[in-house]
Amino acid sequence: MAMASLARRKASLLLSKNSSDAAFRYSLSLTSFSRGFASSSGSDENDVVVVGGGPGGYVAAIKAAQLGLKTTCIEKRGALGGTCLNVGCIPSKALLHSSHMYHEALHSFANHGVKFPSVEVDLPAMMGQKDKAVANLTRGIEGLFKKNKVNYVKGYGKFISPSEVTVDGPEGGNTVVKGKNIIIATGSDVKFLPGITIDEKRIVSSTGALALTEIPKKLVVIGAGYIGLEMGSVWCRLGSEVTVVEFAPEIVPTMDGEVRKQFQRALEKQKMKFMLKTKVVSVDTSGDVVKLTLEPAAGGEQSTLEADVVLVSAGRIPFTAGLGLDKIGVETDKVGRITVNERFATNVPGVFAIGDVIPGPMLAHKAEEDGVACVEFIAGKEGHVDYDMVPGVVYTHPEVASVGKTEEQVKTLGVDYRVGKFPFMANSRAKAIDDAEGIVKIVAEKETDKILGVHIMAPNAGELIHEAVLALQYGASSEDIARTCHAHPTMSEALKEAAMATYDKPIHI
Ligand SMILES: Cc1cc2nc3c(=O)[nH]c(=O)nc-3n(C[C@H](O)[C@H](O)[C@H](O)COP(=O)(O)OP(=O)(O)OC[C@H]3O[C@@H](n4cnc5c(N)ncnc54)[C@H](O)[C@@H]3O)c2cc1C
Ligand SMILES: NC(=O)c1ccc[n+]([C@@H]2O[C@H](COP(=O)([O-])OP(=O)(O)OC[C@H]3O[C@@H](n4cnc5c(N)ncnc54)[C@H](O)[C@@H]3O)[C@@H](O)[C@H]2O)c1
Repeated sequence: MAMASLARRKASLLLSKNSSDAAFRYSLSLTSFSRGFASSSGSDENDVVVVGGGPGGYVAAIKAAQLGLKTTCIEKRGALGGTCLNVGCIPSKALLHSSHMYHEALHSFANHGVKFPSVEVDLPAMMGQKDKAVANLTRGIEGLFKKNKVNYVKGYGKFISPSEVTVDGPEGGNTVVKGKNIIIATGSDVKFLPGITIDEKRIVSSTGALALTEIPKKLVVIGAGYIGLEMGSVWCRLGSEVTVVEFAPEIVPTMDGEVRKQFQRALEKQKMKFMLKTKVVSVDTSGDVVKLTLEPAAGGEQSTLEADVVLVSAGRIPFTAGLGLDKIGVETDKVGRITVNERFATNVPGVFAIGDVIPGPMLAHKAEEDGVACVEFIAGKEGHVDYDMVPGVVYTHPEVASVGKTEEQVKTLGVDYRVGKFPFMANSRAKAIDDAEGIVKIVAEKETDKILGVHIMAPNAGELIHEAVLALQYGASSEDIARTCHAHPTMSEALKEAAMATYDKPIHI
């Protein structure tokens, strides 16, 4: 059965090489670079100009240069890597790791027979390690630019025509950068809430929350999304009393409902408090402590809450301020995202957009995929990104990672489906290391057994999910995963067992 299933899959892969399937056109067309694309060496005009040096922009610039296109990248912040490297993914993961080590030392080491007379936090050292990681990585991208001959222009870029960007340099003065193709990769910024002014000291965005100089006694987090739960976890582990105020009836509203419930329980065990279906009406910073006035989301009696620090993490919005989009007529949607077609082209010929500034998940790896596909299209090749196959990970402890559809989404689509689950309590590696909180949940189409979604809560779910991403990308069935040999003892065996539970029965529960 399984072999038949694998063989079917192989056959379908071979067949699709000759089909019009975009994914395969993408992988097969890597050698078909159009020589007709004139390189402009000898003139000051670029083939590609990228505005913004974040994961979307810097990756697009490197890929364009690798494809032989004369490329310039313009970045205003004085360092490459964008939000992700400077004030996002990397510093938050550094602090999540450091604070997890402290939490483990306090609460778990003794269970493993490792004892200390005392454990304390050295916050400046913790911040120093984070800053070192960021500095190393951002400098590394400058090195990659040099290696790949990407021209790097520091300053604020503004369109003066669809093929010209004027750059206000950091030291004053400006230069005009010309390009046959211009890619907008200007990313996103914090979504401000009416009446709440961020000072990055007591009322902070994620940027301020990554650089607090003291551990707040009381931290109130507005928004139970990715940033709220990750940064809330950091400070909760370091000793803050954390209350998360969320407008919606649940945390991370996009997550599979069943996994979300377990996730919330796990965070509550870590002493994080949640006030769901609640909105912040006002924030008063006139006294020694910040006073928040709250109200049920549906309206009703008001209550108050005190905090030393308030983190505003209610989402991010596309960033296009000062770019001059109106000057060249680039269209945006009602929330300010630049509208593009499937080739990342805007309505203005020669102008493209990628990453957080366009619709789709606001994730670094999605921005990178956009960047590569966009320049491949520009170079006359085929590019391909499937947003349904973009994994999402919340890097708390345990982590929660998912790809594809949630059970709720499948139900709404009216598809007949099966669910297979396996708890980490029954996984030998998780038990051996005494870190067994979590579950794997697979949703598969009933008739074909094709996997539609995988949701994992586990200490290393962000690593485990990629087997599931590959499975979805190649249209695998749960039986395909179940009959694939997994090393023992590994956390990955939980995915195999969940797959067995989806099409038949698991062994170890
Ligand atoms: C706290 C936090 C944690 C995060 N953690 C993760 C994570 O773990 N995993 C994940 O996948 N995603 C994470 N994200 C999201 C991730 O950072 C973004 O999805 C990603 O950075 C988007 O990449 P981008 O290239 O589109 O934009 P950005 O990274 O925002 O880069 C855009 C760049 O363009 C520059 N720019 C803007 N306008 C101009 C202009 N006119 N001229 C010149 N330069 C300009 C900006 O200075 C910026 O450097 C996190 C975000 C935050 C805030
Ligand atoms: N691990 C990661 O990949 C990671 C980490 C951090 C950030 N990010 C990205 O950054 C983006 C921004 O993160 P985020 O956490 O700010 O946004 P988010 O969209 O993940 O969550 C925002 C939350 O705030 C709630 N909310 C909105 N308005 C509110 C209000 N007035 N009062 C109370 N709650 C309110 C929403 O219901 C939602 O749950 C995300 O889209 C995410 O993709 C990713």
